[in-house]
Amino acid sequence: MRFLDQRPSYDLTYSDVFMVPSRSGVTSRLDVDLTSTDGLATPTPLVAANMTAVSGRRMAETMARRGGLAVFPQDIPSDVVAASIRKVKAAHPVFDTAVTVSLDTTVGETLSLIPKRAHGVAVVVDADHRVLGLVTPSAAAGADRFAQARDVMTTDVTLVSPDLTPQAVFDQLSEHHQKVAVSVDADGRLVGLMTPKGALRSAIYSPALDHEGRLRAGVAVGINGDVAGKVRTALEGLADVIVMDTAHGHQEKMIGALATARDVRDAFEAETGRRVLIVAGNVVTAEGCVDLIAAGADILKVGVGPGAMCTTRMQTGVGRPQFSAVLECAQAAREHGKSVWADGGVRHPRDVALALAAGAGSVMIGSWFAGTHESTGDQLVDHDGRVYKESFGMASARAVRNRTRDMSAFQRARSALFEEGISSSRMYLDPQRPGVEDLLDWITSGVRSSCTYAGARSLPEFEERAVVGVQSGSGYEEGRPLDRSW
Ligand SMILES: NC(=O)C1=CN([C@@H]2O[C@H](COP(=O)(O)OP(=O)(O)OC[C@H]3O[C@@H](n4cnc5c(N)ncnc54)[C@H](OP(=O)(O)O)[C@@H]3O)[C@@H](O)[C@H]2O)C=CC1
Ligand SMILES: Nc1nc2c(ncn2[C@@H]2O[C@H](COP(=O)(O)O)[C@@H](O)[C@H]2O)c(=O)[nH]1
Repeated sequence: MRFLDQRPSYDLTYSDVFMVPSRSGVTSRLDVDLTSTDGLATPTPLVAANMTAVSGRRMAETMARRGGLAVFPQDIPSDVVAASIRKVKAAHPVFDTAVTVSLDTTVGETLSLIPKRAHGVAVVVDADHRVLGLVTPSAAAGADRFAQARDVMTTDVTLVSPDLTPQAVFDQLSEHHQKVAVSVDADGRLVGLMTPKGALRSAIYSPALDHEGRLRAGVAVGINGDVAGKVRTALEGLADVIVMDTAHGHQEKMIGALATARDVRDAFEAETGRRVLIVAGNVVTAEGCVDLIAAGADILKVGVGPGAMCTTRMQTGVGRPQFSAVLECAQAAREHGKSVWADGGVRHPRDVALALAAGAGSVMIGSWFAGTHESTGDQLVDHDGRVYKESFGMASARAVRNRTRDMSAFQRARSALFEEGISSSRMYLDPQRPGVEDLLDWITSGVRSSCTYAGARSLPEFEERAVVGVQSGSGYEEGRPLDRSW
């Protein structure tokens, strides 16, 4: 990446910068390869943050199916994380996991489960997971909430083989004028679902798969307590990447924890032949990167204070505008053969493009993804009927209370003094883009387009060719669309 004019002497964030188009020989946006450059080589360079309100099993599955990754947060008990990863690994890499109910599940419960996934139906199965029918919200709408799934389900279901190509599924659904295909194995047992949009996406995205063809997922580990035990458990639980995570990553406790994690990882590799990369952060300086690389980090997590749930900058004055942080850290990491994740502050697809232009290997997103069907929270409705989910920061009083539950009352009270995040925030689901896959479509189409404007066919080429200028506040404002006349 180069600056259009001189590089300014002050730091910049995403809104401060823009890219100019360059002569391009790339004739289609679909010719752009978005494979991440962070060493994990995921087909989509996006990671759902290790936040309790964001990443659980549904997020992990969906992100990986579309080529990205989600990281399970450090606050979830390790047996729960292990069980969740097992389910992610058991999920089909192409067909969506269905919401399932039995014949006697009440309509009320069925309707409350359907929004947990974006495809908008529940599959009725028997005790052996054989498909009996489908319930849609429209079919259940007028029914008594205490009626049962059997009373409102349709048995007119498009059943397909798991071997059918997404395009063939799309064609069958168009032919039968149906919105969802149910995939079953030779014994009629449920495998998964596919909507026409899902079929289209399966033809565009490749899933992020491990060495055995299963969906990938990451696990975050804090720097306190039994780090070696937690890393070992995560590795044995099939984590595909370990994220060593704390607010102030450039501290000696992190350096010690990271060295421990590296030793455990290396011993695990010697035993199993499976090498798992370690991400560590958060840092925002070249010095921070160099120290963490020396302690064993393969990827640096970059960002202090840009997060939507973050109060660090207001509370402490510490942090750094994110574009400059990513630029400096990516350069330092590259000099050591490593890479960075740009973590936090992403509000628009353009921010992802700019982070990648600055050299990020992948981009981590938290709060934006909290407002989707796949995030962990329950769907709530405000006074105006708008649907939202609750989000909160991982350094908020709420998260600290949760993380310190095993400590003494005194220790808990002392920890509670150091709050650096919001405890409750509403993340509204965008009615046009309520699922994380809708956001992925929006972001990746934006990034593909950015690459072609730069004349780049891949992310390394994008980083090399991007030309970035600095803009005024009114320059940024000019680029915002209007939904009514002025
Ligand atoms: N990217 C960002 O800007 C930020 C991210 N977060 C996220 O919040 C989560 C919780 O992180 P964290 O609060 O570090 O909790 P952790 O549970 O990881 O504990 C942090 C440890 O580091 C010590 N520490 C020393 N200095 C600091 C400091 N300035 N800030 C925080 N801890 C410090 C703490 O000791 P003691 O408590 O005794 O001081 C504690 O032992 C993580 O997921 C992290 O990424 C949090 C804040 C900022
Ligand atoms: N200072 C704080 N930072 C936090 C907190 N919880 C999470 N985070 C960081 O934000 C990013 C996600 O950013 P977003 O803009 O996409 O929401 C996350 O990965 C953490 O690094 C917090 O309580 N305080």
